[in-house]
Amino acid sequence: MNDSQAPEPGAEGQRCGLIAIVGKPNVGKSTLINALVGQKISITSRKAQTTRHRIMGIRTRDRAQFVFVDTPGFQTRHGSALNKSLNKAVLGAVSDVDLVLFVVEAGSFSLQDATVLSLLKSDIPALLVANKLDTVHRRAEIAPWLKSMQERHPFAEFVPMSARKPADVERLLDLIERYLPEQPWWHAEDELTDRNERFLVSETVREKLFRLTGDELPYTSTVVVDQFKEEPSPRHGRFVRIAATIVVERDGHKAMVIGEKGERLKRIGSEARQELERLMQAKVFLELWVKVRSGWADDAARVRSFGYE
Ligand SMILES: Nc1nc2c(ncn2[C@@H]2O[C@H](COP(=O)(O)OP(=O)(O)OP(=O)(O)O)[C@@H](O)[C@H]2O)c(=O)[nH]1
Repeated sequence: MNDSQAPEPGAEGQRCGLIAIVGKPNVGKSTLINALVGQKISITSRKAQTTRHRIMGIRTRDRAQFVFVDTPGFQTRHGSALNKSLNKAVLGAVSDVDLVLFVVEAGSFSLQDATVLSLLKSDIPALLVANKLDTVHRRAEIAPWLKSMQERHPFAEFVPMSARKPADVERLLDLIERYLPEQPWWHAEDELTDRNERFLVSETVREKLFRLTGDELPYTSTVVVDQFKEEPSPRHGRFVRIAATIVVERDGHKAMVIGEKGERLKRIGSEARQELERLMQAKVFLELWVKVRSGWADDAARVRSFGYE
């Protein structure tokens, strides 16, 4: 797909390609990409619209290297600057890839699914991933539903599955592999993501933030990493000093994040620190701040400055 990365000779039989994962919010895209890549890199939550970045996850298995793009849920309800930027990210994703995984909940197809489906180009092969099959109790209804999906788009394959079942995930990888062009790998075998550790920090804090505040906190809350400094440490090998700010929209949200006597913020910080220490294999010092910045979701310039483009 990318001429500047033209295949080098001598990598016989290697396959490598870009795969976009698209679908409306909450169909299980993050869960799927985590399972496909084999390590947690993208946050999942019961809350819709938690995935705002395009995340690259890389899986190398046997002779194939799968480079995944996790796109945000396609937003049809609101027209704010944030959502426009999300839509752009989705549009970017469906055009420049070797394969698209179009994820829906097995047995269901809504107007929102149709909107995302309408973005797929007919010249890029697409697999229909009918996810959450484990929640479908009347399996007999799946066959006619699959047939109806056949009429909606010329899908290359139909894959009823559950992102939570490892065997299903491996079977999906087998299918995807056939659509990857024969060319040398772009990344080292052990590379998981091309996102840097600063990004890992904001994603990890954001995950804890949403998990520990439940459904009360709007998805527009975000995390900005102000400082990321690696310091020499004879005792710990690696020592990283991090300061990050949780940006919320209202005073009420700030109080919610901080919690009684600062308990909740403390817990967000300590859970994030522990996870980061494990992921980065370093001793981490994490300092968290909470700031109110009202209305940023509607301000195009600010959305850009937070890195959503
Ligand atoms: N039962 C079941 N639940 C699943 C499956 N896959 C994902 N889920 C759940 O569905 C919910 C949404 O999953 P996510 O992976 O966050 O969905 P997403 O499509 O990335 O959502 P956005 O980030 O909002 O776009 C989570 O509670 C998952 O645990 C599955 O195969 N079976």
